Amino acid sequence: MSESTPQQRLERLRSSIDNIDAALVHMLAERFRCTQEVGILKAENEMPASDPSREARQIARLRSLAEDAHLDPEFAEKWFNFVVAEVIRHHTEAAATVVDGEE
Ligand SMILES: C=C(O[C@@H]1C=C(C(=O)O)C=C[C@H]1O)C(=O)O
Repeated sequence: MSESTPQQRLERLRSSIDNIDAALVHMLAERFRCTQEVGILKAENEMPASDPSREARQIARLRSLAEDAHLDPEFAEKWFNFVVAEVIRHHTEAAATVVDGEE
């Protein structure tokens, strides 16, 4: 008796993929909740939206983690830069909102 049909295997794998995608969405939502708070803290204290030296350290760490996990480090860095670009956009908006509120 075969263990499962190709269709059953595909469905089982897709079910895991759906769970992983859901976890990623929840983790990203948590990350953005934190970064929104950082954005307000920075705006209220006139700190710059971006911190390139922190980003460089994060990229080095993530690339090393990716290598250990057999994930393409280039992909890990691209993913990080994509997310950070959105964070900086939020921080810039937060800074503009705080400045508007002061006027
Ligand atoms: C969240 C911060 O602001 C920016 C966003 C970062 C991030 O999303 O990890 C890292 C550095 C900053 O450019 C921070 O300074 O910690």
